[in-house]
Amino acid sequence: MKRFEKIRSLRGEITVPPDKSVTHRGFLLSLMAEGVSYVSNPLLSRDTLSTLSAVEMLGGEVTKNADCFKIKSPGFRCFKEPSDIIDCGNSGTTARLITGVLAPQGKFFVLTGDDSLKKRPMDRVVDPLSWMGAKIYGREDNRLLPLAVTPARMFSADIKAAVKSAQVKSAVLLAASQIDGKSSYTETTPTRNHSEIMLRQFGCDLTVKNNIITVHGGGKLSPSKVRVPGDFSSSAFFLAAALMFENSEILIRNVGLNATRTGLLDVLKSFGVKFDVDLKNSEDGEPFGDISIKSQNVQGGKISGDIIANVIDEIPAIAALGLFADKPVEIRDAGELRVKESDRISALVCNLRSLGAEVQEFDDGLKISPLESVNMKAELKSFDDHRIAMVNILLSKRFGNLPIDDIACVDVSFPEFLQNIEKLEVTSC
Ligand SMILES: O=C(O)C1=C[C@@H](OP(=O)(O)O)[C@@H](O)[C@H](O)C1
Ligand SMILES: C=C(OP(=O)(O)O)C(=O)O
Repeated sequence: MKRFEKIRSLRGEITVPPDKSVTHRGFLLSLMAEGVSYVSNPLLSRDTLSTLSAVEMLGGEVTKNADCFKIKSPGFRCFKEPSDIIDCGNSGTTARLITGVLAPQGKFFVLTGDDSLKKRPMDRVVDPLSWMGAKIYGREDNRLLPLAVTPARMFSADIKAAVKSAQVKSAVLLAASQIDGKSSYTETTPTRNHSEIMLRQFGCDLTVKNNIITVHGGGKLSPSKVRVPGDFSSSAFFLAAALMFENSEILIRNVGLNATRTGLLDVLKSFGVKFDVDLKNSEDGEPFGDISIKSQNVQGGKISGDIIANVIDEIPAIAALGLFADKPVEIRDAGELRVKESDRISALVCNLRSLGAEVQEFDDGLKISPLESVNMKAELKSFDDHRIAMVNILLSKRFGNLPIDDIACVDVSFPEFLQNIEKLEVTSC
């Protein structure tokens, strides 16, 4: 059990860790392009290290310098067929994107993951890749890891999104970029577009018109230099903290501000919250800048529809804000939360109810009423899920000494989370 002393305020400035999604893609695109690419300021967390180790198994030569990784690769026509399984650990992004990268290779690969990942659906990538000719087999009718990706002749195709998922879109685009001919992917709801940005940066002929992404595949990718901005999803815990701890003032520096990721800022605005954004770079690649926020009232409200895909990883932090809002916070159309590292809807319902809040659970979300009085006997559970653990740490520090069963899993996306919080802590008024 882990407990934390009560903290009054969080004040000062921080730099959040580098973006997890961009780091995964930087490592994978560097493997796909023949020659030497560089990924500077990569995130080194459990998830991204799973991708990096897969890159090495597949023939990428990685030279790790302080802040810049050099990756030399024979390119996507010449991947090594590893003699062992590729372990994607806890990382859905690794498993799903790599399936797309490997399906057109004409070689044999086996992918697996940890106990959590082995329960998460993989048919969402197996199905569209199979429509493009891939031959991929897995447990439970090709739904679950381990997956065997076997030699197949793939062809270009027009795929329509069946799930609102950037991982599925990316798996299809990464495969399509290797297959001769014109493929397209049509989204019903926009999802994070890091793969589109980076594929273009590596020389892929990719265009986006409205909700249709078109790839003319089969050409060589050119090596490139990727600079990873701060992770907006990690910054969400600090944006929420500023609103949970009285008299707080936090400046978050150099965080990614790609509009397909920053829906939380729109949600906060709709809850009546004010903050400042200083956009520093929006020219090419990924935009980034600084965000500053102070303690203030949170009105609360309902979020649903298209915004959900944009804020999917921020929902644990948004749900926790429901405890401190003037009126309930209701989150709907978020059934995807049930297939993350844990079932995040039931994890949040369990913890917020244990604190004494009135919480309604729906198949596709939850509604949290403002907390009237906290149950100091509450025990918080992390369900081996990094984002649930980070919310629990904030709640334990906010109310003081509430026990949490485990917090080790924060290393999946934010290994230095505690140290970053501690830098900002003010214990007295
Ligand atoms: O593409 C990505 O990097 C990610 C996409 C999202 O998953 P889905 O595509 O399953 O929504 C997100 O939850 C995950 O943390 C990272
Ligand atoms: C869902 C997440 O990641 P992944 O799907 O890559 O495991 C996350 O980081 O919240």
